[in-house]
Amino acid sequence: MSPQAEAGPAASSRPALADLLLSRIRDVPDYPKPGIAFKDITPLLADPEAFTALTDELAAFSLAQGATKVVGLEARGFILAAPVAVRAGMGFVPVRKAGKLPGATLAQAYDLEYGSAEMEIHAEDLSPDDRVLIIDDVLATGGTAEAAIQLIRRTGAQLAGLAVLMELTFLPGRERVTAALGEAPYQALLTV
Ligand SMILES: O=P(O)(O)OC[C@H]1O[C@H](OP(=O)(O)OP(=O)(O)O)[C@H](O)[C@@H]1O
Ligand SMILES: Nc1ncnc2[nH]cnc12
Repeated sequence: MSPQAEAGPAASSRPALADLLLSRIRDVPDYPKPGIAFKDITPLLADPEAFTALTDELAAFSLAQGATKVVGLEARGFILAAPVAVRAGMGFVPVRKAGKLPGATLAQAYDLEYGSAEMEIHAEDLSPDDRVLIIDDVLATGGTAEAAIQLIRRTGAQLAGLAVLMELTFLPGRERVTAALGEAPYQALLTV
C-alpha cells in the first residue's frame, strides 16, 4: 500500500470515528504564539469513549503493519502511544526532548511549526529485528516526525510506519514525511 493511499482515508472510511475524534479536538487561537491555531486534544483524552476508540484504531494499525515496538514522541505522542503499545501487546519506546534520558542516546535536531528543538532516544531499546511504528498527535510542518524517522533509521531498526491523529493540510508536512518514510506507510486519522 502506498503512503498516499494510507493518508487521510480513515476520516472518509470511518466517518463515525472521524466525527467523534474531531468533535473532541478544540481550536485555541494564537497559542502558543500569535497566528498559531493550536489543536488541543485534552477534551479527547478526557472522554473515555473517544480515547478508547482512538487507541483501538491505532493498535489495529500497529498490528496490521507488523510492528514490534511503538515509539511515542514527547509529550503528547507519549499519551497516545503508550496505551496503543499495551493494547497491541508491543513494547513502548520514548523519543524525548534533549537531556531527559539517562542512558546512551542518539540525538537529532529539528524545527517545528513554532520553534526548534532536539530529540533523543535510547538506542539500546531497539534492535535490527524490531519494526517500529512512530505515533504522534499532530503533523504540522512534519519537522518533528521527520527527525523521529531519521532517528529510528539511525538505530538500525526497521520502520513499520508513522501514524498521527491529525494532519494539518495547510502545511507541507505530508510531503516531507512521506519522502522520509520511503516505502513505509503513513496514516493520518484526521486531515484538517
Ligand atoms: O509537524 P511539526 O511542525 O514538527 O509539529 C508537530 C509537533 O508539535 C507538537 O509537539 P511539541 O513539540 O509542541 O511538544 P509537546 O507534545 O510537548 O507539546 C506536536 O505534538 C508534534 O509533536
Ligand atoms: N497547530 C498545532 N496545534 C497543536 N500542535 C501542534 N504542533 C505543531 N503545530 C501544532
